[in-house]
Amino acid sequence: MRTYPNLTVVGHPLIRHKLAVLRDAQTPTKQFKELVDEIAMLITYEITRDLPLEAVEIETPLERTTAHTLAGKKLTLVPILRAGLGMVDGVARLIPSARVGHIGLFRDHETLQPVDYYFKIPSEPEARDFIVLDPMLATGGSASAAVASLKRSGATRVQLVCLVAAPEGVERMLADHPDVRVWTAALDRELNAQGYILPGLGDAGDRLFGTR
Ligand SMILES: O=P(O)(O)OC[C@H]1O[C@H](OP(=O)(O)OP(=O)(O)O)[C@H](O)[C@@H]1O
Ligand SMILES: O=c1cc[nH]c(=O)[nH]1
Ligand SMILES: [Mg+2]
Repeated sequence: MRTYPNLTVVGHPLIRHKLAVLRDAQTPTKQFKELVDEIAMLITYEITRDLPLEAVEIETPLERTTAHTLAGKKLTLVPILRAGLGMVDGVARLIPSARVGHIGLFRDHETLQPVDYYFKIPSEPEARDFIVLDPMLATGGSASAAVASLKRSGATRVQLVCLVAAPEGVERMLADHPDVRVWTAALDRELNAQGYILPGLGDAGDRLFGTR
């Protein structure tokens, strides 16, 4: 499989198992949603491996001791509507202190260009570590536009977490935002003429929300 300097594929057996079921066209909506949530949580465990910690004094029922809690900037999750919404609750469950922003984009079915319809993030973006969430990185147009919007607002530290990435999308992110690490559960083969990832899993938003 090709490698890219900006890409990390998280291939934990539990993630690969759940992704296999997620891809299956027979998997119904309820299970599809559960699996998107679970895979997002498992990838989050991996990408937060190096989070900074700070010492704190606490009293256990037996004695006073020094422990460590998450330090540094507030992590801020930014799901790209609609499909990113399937990932945000799972990630937030692991990082309860995280703030949540929202970016609304849909891909024009003819041009495959992203159409921006919503943008709301917490204050002081320059002081935050952003994690953009979207299950699919296809042409990369949506993710690239979302990161560009965050940067225009002052963000300087952004990562992208997706479930399935196409080489085209990884290359687009490398060209447009080489500073952004892309985390994915799988790097697939290519895009079809409609811009869908092959083998992929279909339209993530439609399978999550039963709109098709
Ligand atoms: O990398 P790209 O070529 O931009 O394609 C990826 C985007 O397409 C899908 O969203 P869609 O436009 O279907 O909106 P939805 O999530 O609301 O279904 C998917 O959720 C990504 O956001
Ligand atoms: O395969 C794809 C590509 C773009 N958007 C999706 O939801 N699925
Ligand atoms: Mg969609």
